[in-house]
Amino acid sequence: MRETRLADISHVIYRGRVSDSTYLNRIGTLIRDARRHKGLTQSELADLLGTSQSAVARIEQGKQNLSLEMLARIGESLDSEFVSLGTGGPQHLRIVGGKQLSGSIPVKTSKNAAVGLLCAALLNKGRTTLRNLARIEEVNRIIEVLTSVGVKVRWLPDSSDLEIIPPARLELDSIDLDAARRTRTIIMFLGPLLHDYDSFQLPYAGGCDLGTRTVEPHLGALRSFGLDVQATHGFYEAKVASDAPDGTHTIVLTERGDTVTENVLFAAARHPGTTIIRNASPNYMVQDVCFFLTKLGVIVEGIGTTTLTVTGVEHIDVDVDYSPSEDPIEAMSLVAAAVVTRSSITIERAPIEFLEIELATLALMGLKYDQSPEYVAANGETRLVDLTIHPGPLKAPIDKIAPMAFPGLNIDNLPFFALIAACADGTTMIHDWVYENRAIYLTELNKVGAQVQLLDPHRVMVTGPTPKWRAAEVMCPPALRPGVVILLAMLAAPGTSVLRNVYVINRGYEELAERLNALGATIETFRDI
Ligand SMILES: CC(=O)N[C@H]1[C@@H](OP(=O)(O)OP(=O)(O)OC[C@H]2O[C@@H](n3ccc(=O)[nH]c3=O)[C@H](O)[C@@H]2O)O[C@H](CO)[C@@H](O)[C@@H]1O
Ligand SMILES: C=C(OP(=O)(O)O)C(=O)O
Repeated sequence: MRETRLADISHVIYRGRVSDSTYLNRIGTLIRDARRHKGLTQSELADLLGTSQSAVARIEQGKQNLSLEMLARIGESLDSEFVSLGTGGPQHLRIVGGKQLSGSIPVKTSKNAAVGLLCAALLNKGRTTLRNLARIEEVNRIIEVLTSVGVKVRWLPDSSDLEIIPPARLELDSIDLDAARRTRTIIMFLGPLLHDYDSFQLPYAGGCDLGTRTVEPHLGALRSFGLDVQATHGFYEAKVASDAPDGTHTIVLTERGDTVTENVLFAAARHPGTTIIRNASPNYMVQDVCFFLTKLGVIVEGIGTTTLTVTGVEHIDVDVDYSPSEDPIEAMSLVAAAVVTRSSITIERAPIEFLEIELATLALMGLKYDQSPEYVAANGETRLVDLTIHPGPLKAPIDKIAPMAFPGLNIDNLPFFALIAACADGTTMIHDWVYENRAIYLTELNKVGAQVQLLDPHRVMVTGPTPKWRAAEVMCPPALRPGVVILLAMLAAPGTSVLRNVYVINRGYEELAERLNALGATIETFRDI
């Protein structure tokens, strides 16, 4: 396998798209980094290769022509995949850590609202414009899916505003299966589609590898709108009978899930009569979806509570603009960035109502921060503040850190608490009762010097403060938040770290490396040559 990849490189080199010296420099830098991560001196590598230290030095400086055979031997000696594939391959980050950050950074709008709103736009036959949408891979995948079924989607010039115009009928047979399978969002097509199609097929939901994530609450709740779904051979086969009662009917959700609440909202939005949703999630993305539905003319009462009363509109055909609110999880990520790098930074546009419990918990741990007066997000509803984080000693919390449905500590923020716990004096138990896998990935922090002990698949014990963050080369865990946590720890580790295959981070964060660099970090993006 490695030899094939090496052959690919030489092919690229001799095609001459980039000068030979540029490639030699880039290969040299990769070899140098891989050697250092393996803890070898130039002389030690030279011994393994049967060459001289000065030859290794020339290779690393890009001054030595390399035969394929030599490249293969270097790859084997360093046990590294550093030379592989072409420019379309996975993206990696090289981080020169150990630097303090400073300055201000505005929080972007949320991934989770974006995906809900993209699905909600399917309810509207008119033009939906989503303002200032997060330009992230998750959004790109949904755009690919929407485009493949005939929806006109375009970014308005020089903006992050997305225009969406559905066709009279979706071409569901042409759906981009690859894009659809890379997200879980596809499950939220069920609610909008059941209004216009008697039967349809959607591929199974994918997304981050967090262990089994049930779709049963979605299927159970949508059954009362006449939707019957059989899961066969990688597809949900949906059939819609018009046996949902008109007038007022009540749906009790078995789980207070975010996307299940949105799916039921989509089903209720065009259902004649009134639907009462009990045990609804009042979380941030659900609120954004509710505000948007209101703009479509749907009446939604109880926004921000666990009982939503929805009066549907059978045909929706309006031109509508909506601006989703800022991402509380990104705000929390930036708090963790400040803590781990012992920096003072200002996080602008933090949606405070979705961070209050996190901040109260951090205050108990000794975190010092200032908060500006509140102001209102572009959606006209969500309360924002600017938060300035101050460096200082932290102590482990007395009680374990565990998530709850909103208004509890957000489950997606749990990994950031693990990182912060690694900076605090004492031991902290982090209990992720929700996901089967995510806590396990937190043990990857040990590769950069943390002391994280896995007690069982749901619980880790973190002992801090971490004596010394260490630079390392790490494969990004296949889950968004644990991936970001490793990146942030690498910012604290003096020396050069490499985080490989960061698609999952790009799934949820827009230009994170560039934006951290604007605060003084040194993160370089690269792909395999
Ligand atoms: C696009 C989007 O909005 N994604 C969010 C949404 O995903 P989403 O709504 O898809 O979350 P899931 O339905 O996968 O729920 C997460 C897990 O929590 C369990 N569960 C959930 C609610 C509950 O009351 N009891 C319970 O046990 C589920 O069985 C599942 O194992 O919510 C998750 C949990 O907040 C977040 O991590 C995701 O970022
Ligand atoms: C788990 C997450 O999201 P998703 O539902 O998109 O997988 C997350 O945002 O951390």
